[in-house]
Amino acid sequence: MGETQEPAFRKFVVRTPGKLILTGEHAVVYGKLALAASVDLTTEMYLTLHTDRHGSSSFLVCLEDLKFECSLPLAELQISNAGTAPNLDLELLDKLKSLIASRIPAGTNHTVQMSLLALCFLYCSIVGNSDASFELRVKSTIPIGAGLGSSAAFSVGSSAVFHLLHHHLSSQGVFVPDLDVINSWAFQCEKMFHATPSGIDNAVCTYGGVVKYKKAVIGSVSIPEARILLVNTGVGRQTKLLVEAVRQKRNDFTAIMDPILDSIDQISCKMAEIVQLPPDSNFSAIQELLSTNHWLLASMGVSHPSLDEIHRLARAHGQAGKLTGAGGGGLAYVWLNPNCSDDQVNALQQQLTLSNFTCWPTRLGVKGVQIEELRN
Ligand SMILES: Nc1ncnc2c1ncn2[C@@H]1O[C@H](COP(=O)(O)OP(=O)(O)O)[C@@H](O)[C@H]1O
Ligand SMILES: C[C@@](O)(CCOP(=O)(O)O)CC(=O)O
Repeated sequence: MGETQEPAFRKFVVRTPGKLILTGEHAVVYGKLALAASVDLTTEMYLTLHTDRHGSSSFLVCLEDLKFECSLPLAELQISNAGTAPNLDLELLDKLKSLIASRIPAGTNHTVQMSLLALCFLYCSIVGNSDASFELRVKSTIPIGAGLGSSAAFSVGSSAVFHLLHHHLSSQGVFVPDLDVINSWAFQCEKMFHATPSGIDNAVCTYGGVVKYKKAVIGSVSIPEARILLVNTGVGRQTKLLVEAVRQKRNDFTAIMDPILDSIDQISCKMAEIVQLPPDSNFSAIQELLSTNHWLLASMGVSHPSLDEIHRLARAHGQAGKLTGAGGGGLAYVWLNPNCSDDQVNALQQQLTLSNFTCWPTRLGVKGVQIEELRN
């Protein structure tokens, strides 16, 4: 009897959804309530773990959306921080920055550098020393840097990938993900991207659903029926800079800014109540709450003419809408009147397209991060 040959590698895919903040962005950074949902856009991370440990170990990274590929020799990544409680070790980041700079072509863009830094940081923190070789291929339908949580999906997915890898390097058993641990490490990674994140993005990407968030997930909300259009302005912006600008404005004008943040908190409280009512009875209130939230964000300095135009078009067509995420460009969303006809939706979509915006429907409250082993 011949022995059954063990495959030389194992393949896994980790799928992480994007997120949509319905109300409360920016205010949530100051401990106010926000309402957010996972959306049916996904970052997929394909992990191939070579089980035959011959030759030198390596880590091949392919970032398809950024059209970037490189190999990081693991021997040089033996900077282990594994076993520590989740934290953002600035000394480790400095060492990794130099290592990455020495391995990639000069002039590689900042986005790629940040993605590699996030991966190396999580590898050293979660896996540490290893003699394994593996490949990681990343591709996503979440627009990058637009307010739908691409960095959070990247952080949560990477955290899950390295916990999975760590498990399979030391054990034969089935991997049972600890979502709280995956989320805590993803939050450290989000700090690297955004400096002072509230944690809402990584929590929604990890756990999925529609959640109330106030310093942590404090409950979930069931929305009987919501028809949502996502609208991309195509205007680039950086979350970190927008969050810093709001912080500066709050420091300079605390007595003016704090009531605005409190009002946004109240909008989220009211929104969390009324979205659960039958769709026919709550739409005019949703319209008012979203518009008020939009203009309060504009008064904080984080809107953009294109976001105001989307809000105007939504209202002119009898719909509700507001900017979402950090603002300054990126995305807005439209909450469609449950009674409007397909013709009315098409008319709005045509108008948005004519104005050079990209729009498409989305589904709220999908599952959070999922891990699957691929056979064959
Ligand atoms: N699919 C991806 N592939 C590689 N890196 C990604 C991907 N998605 C997100 N990132 C990383 O996340 C960063 C985006 O963060 P950010 O500006 O906060 O945008 P968002 O609002 O979409 O979260 C990018 O600079 C990149 O480093
Ligand atoms: C502005 C903020 O509330 C949300 C940022 O979302 P995004 O990075 O634009 O997807 C910041 C945060 O909550 O950490």
